[in-house]
Amino acid sequence: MDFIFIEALRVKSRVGIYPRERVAEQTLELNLTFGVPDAAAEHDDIADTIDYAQVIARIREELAVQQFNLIETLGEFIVKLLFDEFGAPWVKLAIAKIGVMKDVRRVGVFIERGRNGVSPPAHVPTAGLPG
Ligand SMILES: Nc1nc2c(c(=O)[nH]1)N=C([C@H](O)[C@@H](O)CO)CN2
Repeated sequence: MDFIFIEALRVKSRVGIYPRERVAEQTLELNLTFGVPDAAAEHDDIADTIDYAQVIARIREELAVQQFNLIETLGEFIVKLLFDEFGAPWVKLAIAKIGVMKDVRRVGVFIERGRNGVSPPAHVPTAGLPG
């Protein structure tokens, strides 16, 4: 399995447990890593892989219309989108709210899921960083 990463994707969303967070959009930062078949590298064909531009477009499209109380639920929604629409076998996702709490730069959630019991290899690189 190869991995695609999308680093520091800024998206607008209405997410939060307070009424004010449901009426005004806030900016979230997403870091996303997902598995893709090795075949894309062999055949040099976008049809053999997951198009990260389409993933970004679909996330933006959905978050513009969906509402969630919890970032955990929003994260599960994105994981399901990667599984159901793009057939990703494995997804790791971090979602952060920026500056929503006093004296806290970022607060968020990490989610890692394998579709139908798929496990990642022992070592998966952190998005955008070596090692
Ligand atoms: N585990 C969580 N705790 C909290 C969340 C959340 O999504 N998951 N959200 C909030 C508020 O919406 C916060 O972001 C605004 O101050 C608080 N706790």
